[in-house]
Amino acid sequence: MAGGGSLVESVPSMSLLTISDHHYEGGDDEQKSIVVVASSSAPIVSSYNDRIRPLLDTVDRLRHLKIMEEGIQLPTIVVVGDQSSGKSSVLESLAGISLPRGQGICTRVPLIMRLQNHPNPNPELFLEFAGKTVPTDEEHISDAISLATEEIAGNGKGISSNPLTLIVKKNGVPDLTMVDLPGITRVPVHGQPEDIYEQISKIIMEFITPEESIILNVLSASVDFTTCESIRMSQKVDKTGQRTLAVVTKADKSPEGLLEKVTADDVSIGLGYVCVRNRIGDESYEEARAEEANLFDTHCLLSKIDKSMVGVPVLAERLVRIQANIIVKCLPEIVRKINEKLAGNIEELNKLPKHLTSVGEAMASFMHVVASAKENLRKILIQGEFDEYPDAKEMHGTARVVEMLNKFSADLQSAKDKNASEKFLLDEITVLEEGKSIGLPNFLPKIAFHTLLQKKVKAISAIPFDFVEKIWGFVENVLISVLLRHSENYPQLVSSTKRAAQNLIAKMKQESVDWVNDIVEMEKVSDYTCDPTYTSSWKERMSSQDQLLKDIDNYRKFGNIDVSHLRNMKGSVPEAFDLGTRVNAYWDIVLRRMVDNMALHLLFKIRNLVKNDMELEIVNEIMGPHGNGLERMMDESPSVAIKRNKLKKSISLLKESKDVVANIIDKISDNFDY
Ligand SMILES: Nc1nc2c(ncn2[C@@H]2O[C@H](COP(=O)(O)OP(=O)(O)OP(=O)(O)O)[C@@H](O)[C@H]2O)c(=O)[nH]1
Repeated sequence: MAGGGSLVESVPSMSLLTISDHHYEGGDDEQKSIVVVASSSAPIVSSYNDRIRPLLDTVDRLRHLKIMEEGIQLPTIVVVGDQSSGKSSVLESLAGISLPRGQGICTRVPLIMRLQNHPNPNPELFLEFAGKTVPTDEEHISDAISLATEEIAGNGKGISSNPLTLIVKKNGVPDLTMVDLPGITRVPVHGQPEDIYEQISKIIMEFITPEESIILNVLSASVDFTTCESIRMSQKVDKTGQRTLAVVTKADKSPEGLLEKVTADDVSIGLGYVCVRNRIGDESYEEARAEEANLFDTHCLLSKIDKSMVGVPVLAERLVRIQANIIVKCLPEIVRKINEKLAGNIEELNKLPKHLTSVGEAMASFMHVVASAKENLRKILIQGEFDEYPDAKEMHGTARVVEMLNKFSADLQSAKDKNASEKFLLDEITVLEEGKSIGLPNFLPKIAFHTLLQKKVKAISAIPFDFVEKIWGFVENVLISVLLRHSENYPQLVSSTKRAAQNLIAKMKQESVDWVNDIVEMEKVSDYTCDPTYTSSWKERMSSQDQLLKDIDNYRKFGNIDVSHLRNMKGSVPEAFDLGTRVNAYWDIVLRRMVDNMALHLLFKIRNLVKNDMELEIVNEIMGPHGNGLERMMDESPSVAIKRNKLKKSISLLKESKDVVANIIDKISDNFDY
């Protein structure tokens, strides 16, 4: 290992954490937050461990559980920078360990680095990746990271978004978790893939886009900051720079104009700049820190930069403080999101169909499907309740049936016999002429009445057939829609239930057509009513007969009817008027009877369909030669199985996460007066 020093000696001045109502730098002004107050002698650990460590541990454990895969973002310090800007060197300086460094791309996978202060003088280092934990030590860490990177991203120069976690438990390191990302380069070098820029940008954007991320932008002092790719990228997601902190490396190499660059802040860095000088060559860490301190104290240009903006210890202090603030700020929301997601997933899982393992279970589920569809149809088609389909008007069964029935009645009333004469009483006079026979006067020939009645019935006879066609079409749509909804979890049932519904409706329609046929024929061949309105209506109409005769004599209209053509046939008028009046009085009754009977017929049929026929038809279909049988219900559809497994996994992860954060909110409020 190159250098065994740590920050413990160099950071006593950064360490005591106290909590106050301080405003979060660059963050929410109203935010109550944690402030690291510089103390001349306090050790890094004492207060910090008590207060922040549990929070950071919580976040780290959530990260380890991969809660981010559930779409819940964690507060994260993300290290970005152009290739070879010195990202790994900065992390090395913070951790006091040696990471792969050099020209060209070294960091090829996201490296989650967890630094944990640790009382034991012997450091403990682990790498976690691909589900395994590999212990290592300071001497071999660089090689171990290279090997792990090769395992994750391959031997070449390719990159991967699968992270590698490095845990460094070491006395004196600041408690920090950071993610180091591959450096950005526009031009592929040393066998890098052609689309390296796109690949790296995608990973970087994924990490820096969430509002919960703090962007640690590593800039080399030797470049013009405005040309840095990493600045361009961070500005895309953090325009004002309120969550961006800049670390300027290689201050020793390019001291000229550095003070001006960090003071001018041309690239809007909201959280400020810290200039550092990292370890060079084989220097030890003690040497590197001493060289750095000396550089910023004595260099003619660099010494002019404010001391709050220089050196790795200052950087460590700033990061610890920012990390504490962002965690305190984000945790309550994380807890809320975990609870919300967990409740949502449990609800979704409960809604999934049970995985059926026996014919008995399949039978029970089948019966449940039929029973619930039946209940649903009863509400829609019989009771007129539509609470389950408040906005789907086409499912408000009774209302639509009544609407169609009213239309049916109106159509009957307005139907006209195309063959009937336009002229008043002419048809009546004609049939009376043809129905003449030798007999007593004043007897209306029955044949005349029947001829007129039959003509009228014939004129409307297509309407009831159209109506039953329409009404059963509507019931079919409702039926299929309800059945599909209730069997949606059992795709094996869908085709059988649909077929059963179609067969059943076809049967119902045929029965209705036969019935309509009968009633139309009945009306044609016989005339009867016990309804007294027939007589009263006939009498009332007949009372205007004298007026009709007077109007004919006086060349006047009868009401607004032209009767001039009747002058030459006046002798036939009384009998024709009587006949017409009887036919019209009776016709009102016929139409009313047709609508009433149709309504009763349909209600009866629909009721039977919902109560008995549907169930029987579906059972016959499932068990019949073309049915799939109940056994098929036990084959769970692959999509349901995948969904179930995914939900189960997610629920267990969220439950574990919930346990992890269970007490932390109390701690936040107890300790931080949040
Ligand atoms: N003189 C000097 N050299 C530095 C400093 N910081 C980094 N370097 C050197 O710059 C080179 C690149 O540094 P790295 O830390 O590997 O850069 P990186 O950004 O992690 O590189 P990639 O991950 O490959 O993009 C190395 O040779 C470092 O030794 C510094 O402050 N001063």
